[in-house]
Amino acid sequence: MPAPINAFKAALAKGDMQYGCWAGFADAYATEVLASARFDWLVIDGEHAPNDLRSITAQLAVLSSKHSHPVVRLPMGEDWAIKQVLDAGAQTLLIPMVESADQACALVRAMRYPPHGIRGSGAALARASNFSTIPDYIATANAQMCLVVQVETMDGIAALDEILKVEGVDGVFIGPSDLAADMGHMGDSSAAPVARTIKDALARIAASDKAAGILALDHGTAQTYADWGAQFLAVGIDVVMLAQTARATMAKWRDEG
Ligand SMILES: O=C(O)C(=O)C[C@H](O)[C@@H](O)CO
Repeated sequence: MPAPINAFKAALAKGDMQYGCWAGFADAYATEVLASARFDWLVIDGEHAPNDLRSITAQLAVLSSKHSHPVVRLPMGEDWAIKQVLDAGAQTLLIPMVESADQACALVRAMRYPPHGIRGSGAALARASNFSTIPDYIATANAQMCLVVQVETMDGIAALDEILKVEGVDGVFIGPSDLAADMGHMGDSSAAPVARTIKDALARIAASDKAAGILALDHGTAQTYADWGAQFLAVGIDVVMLAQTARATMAKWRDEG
């Protein structure tokens, strides 16, 4: 029996549109609720949400029977952290702040067993192999790994064409907030120079053999990004959704009774 098929990787390769959402509560119960909306992918965010290996593992477990594919975002692309979340069962990683082809190549290798990479061999006790009940896991795991690199600085934009040549990178996600900040427009990813840079980057990614991804919290911006070439589109953040709905509900009762 081989490693589970990575449906998100297959959809990106086919060119299918994939709608996603950020899962930022660091809690399996909340992520299970989010999955009931049938987003195609959910980001289990270890960069800006209080996730640790156990909370990530618990969320991977609840998503294993759901339509929503888990995309684990690590705080940075450390080999040891990659090894841990892959052993926990993640097959798709989103790695922030990638700024060179060399960095992207190192991430590809960190996600693969030798001879194609440096992933340590510990699947015997790992959730990834369903605790050794997937006999062909080690032989087949490499083929199901999906790497999405996040380009979100001007250095990353300058290296984009080289990053797009790296075999084993499946997608490039433009981080609009960090890119805006790096360009001197903190908090305003709609500023004209930032928008121009995003448009150009999405077009270049879409013209390559990689998939283009991005996040937008309002419908108009999300549609614009899709028109510019985004194929995997995060259209919400669960924490923001709860906060907005709660505040609007309270405001309505306070102001209108
Ligand atoms: O730069 C960005 O935009 C991102 O990296 C996505 C954010 O981290 C997202 O979580 C919300 O701000």
